[in-house]
Amino acid sequence: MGQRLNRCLDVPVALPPLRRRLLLLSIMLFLWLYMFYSCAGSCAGLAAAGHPRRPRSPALPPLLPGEPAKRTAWRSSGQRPTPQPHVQLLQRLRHKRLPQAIIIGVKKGGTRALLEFLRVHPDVRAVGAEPHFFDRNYERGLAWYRDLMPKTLEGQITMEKTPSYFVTKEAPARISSMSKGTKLIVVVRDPVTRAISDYTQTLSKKPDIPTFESLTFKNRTTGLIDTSWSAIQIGIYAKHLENWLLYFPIGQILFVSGERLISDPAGELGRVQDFLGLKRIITDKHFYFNKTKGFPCLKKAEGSSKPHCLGKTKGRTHPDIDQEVVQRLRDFYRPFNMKFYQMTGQDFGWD
Ligand SMILES: Nc1ncnc2c1ncn2[C@@H]1O[C@H](COP(=O)(O)OS(=O)(=O)O)[C@@H](OP(=O)(O)O)[C@H]1O
Repeated sequence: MGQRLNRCLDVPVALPPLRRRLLLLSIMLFLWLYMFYSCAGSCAGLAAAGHPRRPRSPALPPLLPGEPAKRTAWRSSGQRPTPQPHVQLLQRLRHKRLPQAIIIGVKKGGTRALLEFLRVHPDVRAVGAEPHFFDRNYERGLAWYRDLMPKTLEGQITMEKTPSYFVTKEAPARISSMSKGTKLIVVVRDPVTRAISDYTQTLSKKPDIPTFESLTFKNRTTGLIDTSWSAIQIGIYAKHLENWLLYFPIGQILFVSGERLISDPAGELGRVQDFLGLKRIITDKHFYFNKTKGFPCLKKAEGSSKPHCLGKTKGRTHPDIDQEVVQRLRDFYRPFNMKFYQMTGQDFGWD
């Protein structure tokens, strides 16, 4: 081979053997590098087709359909451009899938914040609106539900959030029958503050409703609390959890502290990423505290380079509630909270 190369390349045979070998080695190295670089593009394509690695969305080229600049370009020319082969391959690999993880509650716990923060992760794709499939729309069937989901690549997690699932009697059995392996996340918050937050939301829609204090009691003189009022009912977490534990092991449910989601969003997001088996990509670098909003916000929202805080309906000012009523509610919830701490193995510090 060396002699053939000698002849072919006309290497002066008069050179001393060591220098001749060095010269030959350099030529071979040059040829090898040349071949490597020439085939790099096509070899990469072959590798992707033959040994698909888990594709990450940040690596998705900005040529994907839906990318604004491209859309404008083909609209003005009137012809949709044929996507490049690697884009076509990615399109074929993207499918609508049923969610593997669901934020099931609780209403006013901080569920929107959690979902918005999680969506920053390249391996999480989530439907924005609440599908209410397992409570209000179950008759529409799984195909309807799946169709609401965003397209994902193999390895990406599809998620949704509907906080009312946590208090829906049928939801655990229904989710379990979709998939026993569904991961469940519950964002919990001090039930007293949660009740006031719930009331504040209703008040913003119906300003004529009775006061929080009068709705709290069945009988104010005896101090009997009206547990049939949904604002109170939802906060009896231990009772609702019992229903879920009939269908899911406790290890398949993650309890996120709504309070820590505000005081240390990165810390809570770390736990959630671990639970979902995701690489810890969302860290404290993703958040800043917005003084005007009074809450942590994202430095960059998903698919944008701009800072992003949640909307006006999140982080509302609560009305002042009679402190005696607040105390009475604290006393009411205490035993249920203790039971909940026991069941989850976590002390949320509400007492
Ligand atoms: N980062 C950030 N920004 C704004 N708001 C935040 C944030 N983190 C948690 N929260 C708290 O989320 C509460 C609303 O909870 P949910 O999103 O679960 O509400 S809902 O059930 O979907 O209506 C909302 O309740 P209110 O303060 O009563 O409005 C907030 O306290």
